[in-house]
Amino acid sequence: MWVLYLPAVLSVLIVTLYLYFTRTFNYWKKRNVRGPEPTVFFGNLKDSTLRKKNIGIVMEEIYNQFPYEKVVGMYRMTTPCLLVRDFHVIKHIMIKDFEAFRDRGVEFSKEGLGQNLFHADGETWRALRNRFTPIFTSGKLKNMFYLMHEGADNFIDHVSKECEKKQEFEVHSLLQTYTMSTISSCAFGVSYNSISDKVQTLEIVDKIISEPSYAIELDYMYPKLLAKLNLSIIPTPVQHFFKSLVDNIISQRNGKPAGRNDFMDLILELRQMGEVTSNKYLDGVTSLEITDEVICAQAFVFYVAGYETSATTMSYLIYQLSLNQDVQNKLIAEVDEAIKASDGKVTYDTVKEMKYLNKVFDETLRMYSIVEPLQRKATRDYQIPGTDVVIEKDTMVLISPRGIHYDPKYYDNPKQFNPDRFDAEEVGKRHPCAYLPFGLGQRNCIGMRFGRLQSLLCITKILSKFRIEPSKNTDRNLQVEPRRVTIGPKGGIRVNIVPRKIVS
Ligand code: HEM
Repeated sequence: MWVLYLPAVLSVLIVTLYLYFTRTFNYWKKRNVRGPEPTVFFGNLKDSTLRKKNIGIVMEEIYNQFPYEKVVGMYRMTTPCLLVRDFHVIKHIMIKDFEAFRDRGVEFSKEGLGQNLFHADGETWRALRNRFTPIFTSGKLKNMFYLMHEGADNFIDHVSKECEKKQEFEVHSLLQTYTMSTISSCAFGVSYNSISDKVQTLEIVDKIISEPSYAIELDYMYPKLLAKLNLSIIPTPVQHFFKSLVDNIISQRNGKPAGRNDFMDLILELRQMGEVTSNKYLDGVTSLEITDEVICAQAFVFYVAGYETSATTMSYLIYQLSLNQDVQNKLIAEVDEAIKASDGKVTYDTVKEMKYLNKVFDETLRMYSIVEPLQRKATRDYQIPGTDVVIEKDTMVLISPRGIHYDPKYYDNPKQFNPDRFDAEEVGKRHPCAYLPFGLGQRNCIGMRFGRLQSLLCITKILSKFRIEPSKNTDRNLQVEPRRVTIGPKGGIRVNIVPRKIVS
């Protein structure tokens, strides 16, 4: 008998689910904010949730769909959030009114690795940023340069040996071995002679970390749920791996700096110095005890944020050099001259002072900014200057660097690789918000100098020995990998690495 009611029950269920998963979709219409039509359940993230497109590409498409809007109302699953396009508004949110947008708003268990600088919010973030900023100064990086240099030399030896066997390389995974070992050395003090087994383990860790789990979409759909349930987005095996790595290092050093000048020494030094007493960015004084757990969480984030971003940037740079031989010739000429001028060595200053190399790096990050989108959470109701739109407390605000970097309003012929866009004069003509690969304001990338240095050093070393040429498998129409959290090449990047015939 009940079977007769089944269609009716199913219909009620479907209608109820439909109403539930569309219940918020009038939010922006009511506020007269334009935006793309959301899809039931997915909001505007259907393609990224189904792993058909990278989230960075989805955000770029939304940016492009509304060329005349300052802000675009959209939905991450069913949660309303705002994509900001206008530079004036971006500047307010990221810099001028930073106190209202201090949080990144990825909420999950703050135990263990969850206490890291990227995911921390509120007072914990303020205290962490305060304490850890001094370990990224130029002086500290200069002291660490010898570790990067050792890593780059090992890498070049490895490439030279491989070149005896083959010409074509998949450079994304190749360069990951360089950044993984450099970061392991700089963040965890793992010496290069014990690194190969660690790198293998870290490659496994990479697979776990880099593929987005659906916990992220759950967080979009039900912000704060993961935190309430004390669940983490960082998988348990990864937590255990980093905990035992860091515990070992701290005990090997008896909890004190070991004179290696790596991040672990600098953090242990900070711990010995005691509490912070001033804050560069915000009013008030915050203090934070540097426990072993806090150290572990920061070493973890420096590792994760540091290896993939730089490896991907370098792979795209090498890809563009293979396609733009004129740029490569000019760069090789600069590299040769700089090395000659510093007696055959590659020093910290050699790398910093190569103007064209720095421009090539900047242009690479314009075309392929790795961390997309940028995000901030409103910590109070906030009226957008010059409009009557109010961003309600807890609303997420997103920015698409990729949308901006490919906008012909700011960059002529944006698909063309042209390092000269970064001539000082050209940079001076552009709004500071037109270039955002490292984010913006008080919460920008803390490791940008480190990332630049380790990348430029490696590129310098490569070009001093090899040329990059397109191979028969070099893809002229590279796509972005939909399954990674960050921007990266789908299927990798294949080019030939050919030893240079150096005329002495
Ligand atoms: C080419 C290399 C890199 C790129 C493109 C990059 C990009 C970014 C971006 C876009 C953000 C978000 C900024 C914002 O929201 O305004 C960020 C944050 C961060 N990055 Fe990087 N990054 C790079 C290298 C590194 C390295 C080498 C480290 C550490 C050794 C690092 C550590 C961090 C940390 C800890 C944060 C969070 C900062 C905070 O919230 O206070 N990054 N990075």
